[in-house]
This record gives sequence, C-alpha cells and structure tokens, in this order.
Amino acid sequence: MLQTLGLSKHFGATRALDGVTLNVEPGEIYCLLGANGAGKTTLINVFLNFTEPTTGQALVDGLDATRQPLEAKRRLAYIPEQVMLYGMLSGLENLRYFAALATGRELPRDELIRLLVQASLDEGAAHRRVNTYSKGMRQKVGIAIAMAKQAKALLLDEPTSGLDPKAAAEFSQLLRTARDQGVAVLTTTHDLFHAKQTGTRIGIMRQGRLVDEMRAEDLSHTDLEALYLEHMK
Ligand SMILES: Nc1ncnc2c1ncn2[C@@H]1O[C@H](COP(=O)(O)OP(=O)(O)OP(=O)(O)O)[C@@H](O)[C@H]1O
Repeated sequence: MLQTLGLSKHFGATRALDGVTLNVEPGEIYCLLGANGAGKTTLINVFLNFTEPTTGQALVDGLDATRQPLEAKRRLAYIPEQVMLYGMLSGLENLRYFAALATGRELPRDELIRLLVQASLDEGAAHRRVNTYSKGMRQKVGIAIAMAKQAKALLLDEPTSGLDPKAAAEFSQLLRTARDQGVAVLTTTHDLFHAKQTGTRIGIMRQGRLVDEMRAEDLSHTDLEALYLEHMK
C-alpha cells in the first residue's frame, strides 16, 4: 500500500534519503526509527508530495506520489506532530469541516459523533473549543478526520512526542484500531517503547539509508534498544 523503490533525496551534498526501499502492507503498523537527521520526515514528505525525490519512487496504492499526487493523496491521511485545527471551533465543528473537505460531502452529526467517540474523545469535549484541548485531544480529532476520510494509508510524524504515557497508550490503541480496519500505517518515532508496543514492523534509518528491518514480535524491548544503539554507533 505504501511503497518506496530506491528512493533518494539529495539537498546539495546532503543525502537525506539514499536508496530506501520499503513496503507497508494493509493492516501493518510500520515504525520508522532513526537519529535526528536520519531522513524519516523527508521520507514522509515524499509520500505527501511536499518534496520531490532525486531518484526513485514513492507509491501509494500503486500510484506515484510525485506524478499522481492528487490521486495518491486521496488515499492518504497525515497526522503531523502538531495537528492543525481551527482553535475557535469545537472538535466536532473541525471534524465536520475537514471531513467535508476530504470527502466532498457533509457527514451527518451522528456519524461525526461516532467517529469522535471511536477516536476516544469524550462527547463533552467534542463540543468545546479546540484551543482548550491538549495535544492528545487534538490528535484524536486528527484520527477521527483520517477515519472519516476512509484513508487506506495513514502517515504519522512523531505522533507520541510530548504525550504522557496514558495518552500515548490511548494513541497506540487508536493506531491498532486503524490497523484492524486494514489501514496501512507508517509512523516515525524516537520512542523505542512505542515502536515495540505498537508496531508490527520496525525499520531503522541511518544517514538516509534503511539499515535494518524486523518484525516487532521477534524481539524484546531490550533487544530492540541494544540493536538500535548498535546501529547508531
Ligand atoms: N529542505 C531542506 N533543505 C536542506 N536540507 C534538508 C531539508 N530538509 C531536510 N534536510 C536535511 O536532510 C536530512 C534529513 O532530515 P529529516 O528531517 O528527514 O530527518 P529526520 O530523521 O526526520 O530527523 P528528526 O528526527 O530530527 O525529525 C538532514 O540532514 C536535514 O538537515
């Protein structure tokens, strides 16, 4: 569903991406780890057509993210580190607006509430202005928007940074719900615990290259930490 083929992106002499090939299937949560500057955000940005690759391809459901960006984006939802919403509107109003923008139709109120509750935002909060929300609550609205869009693939850039452990655990559960619905999830993170807990597969990037890939169930938290530190040497 989300695929890169020999993807490279050079910024002058910097090889932000250097021949990355990966594949995220429907129903997978792929966690991308790597030090600052390893190329994780650049990879996400190519899928979103925020940046063009130097060579290689990023494909969404077989569509080239650079050559067919509109068709590719229709299948994608993106949750950045800070979900951008209208602070003066409630969570429900934001969802109504962004869901209509994404789907081209007005969703009934019951459906909007159902999506917010599914994203574990309590109904009381749904009617409050978003500028009173915590980061975790904003992300829940972001997930509800993604679900309203019925995106086949979900891209997330460091979604759990700054979340407390309870909010991070709730967020992991939301990703698992998306995965159970057959969504392909690709998320960057610095949180090894989150990657092991939530991911079905884990990739480690270093200096623009994908240097290791593993199934999360094949290693313990301690093994992952040791392996990660070994790659960072
Ligand atoms: N627009 C740009 N112009 C020049 N260099 C860039 C640009 N965007 C990214 N880079 C460089 O590309 C490399 C990869 O950056 P990227 O943001 O993808 O890393 P990252 O793994 O997401 O890092 P972090 O964990 O800090 O978010 C870095 O060396 C960065 O300085």
